[in-house]
Amino acid sequence: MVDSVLSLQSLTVGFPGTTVVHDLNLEVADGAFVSLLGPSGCGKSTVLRTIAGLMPALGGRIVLEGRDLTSLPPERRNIGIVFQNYALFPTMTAFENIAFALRVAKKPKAEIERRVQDVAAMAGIADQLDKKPASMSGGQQQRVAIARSLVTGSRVLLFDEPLSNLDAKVRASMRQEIKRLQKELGFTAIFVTHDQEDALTMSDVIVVLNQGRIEQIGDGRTLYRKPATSFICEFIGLSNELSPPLAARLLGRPIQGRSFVRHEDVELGASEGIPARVKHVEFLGAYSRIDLCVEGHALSAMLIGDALPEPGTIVSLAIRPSAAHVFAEAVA
Ligand SMILES: Nc1ncnc2c1ncn2[C@@H]1O[C@H](COP(=O)(O)OP(=O)(O)OP(=O)(O)O)[C@@H](O)[C@H]1O
Repeated sequence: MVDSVLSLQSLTVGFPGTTVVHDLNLEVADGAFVSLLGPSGCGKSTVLRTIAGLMPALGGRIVLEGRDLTSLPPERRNIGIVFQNYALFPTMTAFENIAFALRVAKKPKAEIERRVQDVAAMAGIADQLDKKPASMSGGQQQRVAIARSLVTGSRVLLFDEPLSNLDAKVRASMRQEIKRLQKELGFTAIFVTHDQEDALTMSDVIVVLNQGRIEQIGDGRTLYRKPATSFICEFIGLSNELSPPLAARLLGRPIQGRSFVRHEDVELGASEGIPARVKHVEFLGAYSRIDLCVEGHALSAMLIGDALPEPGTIVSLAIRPSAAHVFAEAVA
């Protein structure tokens, strides 16, 4: 790929005697927002820490703008990292936090002043530089952390689950903030998360890892609409797995392998459906979840609006054949 800024080539990461992710190949385009998404323990953070040089690669190469970094120490990679909780020095002001790496590198005072002021202005925190982290909002601390990573000239920033301790509302605004800064400042982002909403809302490309290997690489829509494996289908969004006889009945054709249908694709009140008993209705605000029993099988549907069926009643249930995701995998 011509405009690839970062290239992971057969990268194998882990600990002495333990391979965590094997043979990872990824080309990251300049200015892209790439998320590494996967369940806890799948190796996302280990990949990120290896790219940053905080741990050695077990095999393969990490190439940044054509330069092989694999054996370089972190300070010579020119890659920034934003940690969970931002890891700002609490006793230092925002200015001192941002200036830290430049001071360690013994840059002239005037240059440090200029570079910190420039990056702080770009990140919208020029008026916060005298404050210590404890007296800044979470969003301001996040900007300081990003400014601190960019001030050394890094064009690639790694984010290690920076949103994981936030409540849903703050998390949503921080996502927008990171995305806005990334667009405005033009850096390339590699963002580790186990949260599908983080990945779907921010990423140009999502790399889904599972048990040490890549399940699928694609944009959010592709992963959601065209999941390559049953794992992706179950991991992103809410899906029902259909037993083969029920799948055949609902989809009107014999089904080989595992089949899934998303909750929002289960149609209730269809004119030509099959009867389903309503077991439970859960009002969740924007939508409701309806748990049903159809021919002895449990199935859930998602309904928007207030016209909800009563528990115990029978409704007509149908599924558009094209809405089903079928995988040529042995039924579990
Ligand atoms: N020091 C270690 N020695 C051996 N294995 C380790 C060590 N530290 C972590 N692991 C294992 O490496 C695997 C990957 O851990 P990692 O933190 O990269 O996962 P993750 O996907 O980032 O998970 P989480 O979202 O929970 O942080 C896990 O199975 C973990 O048990």
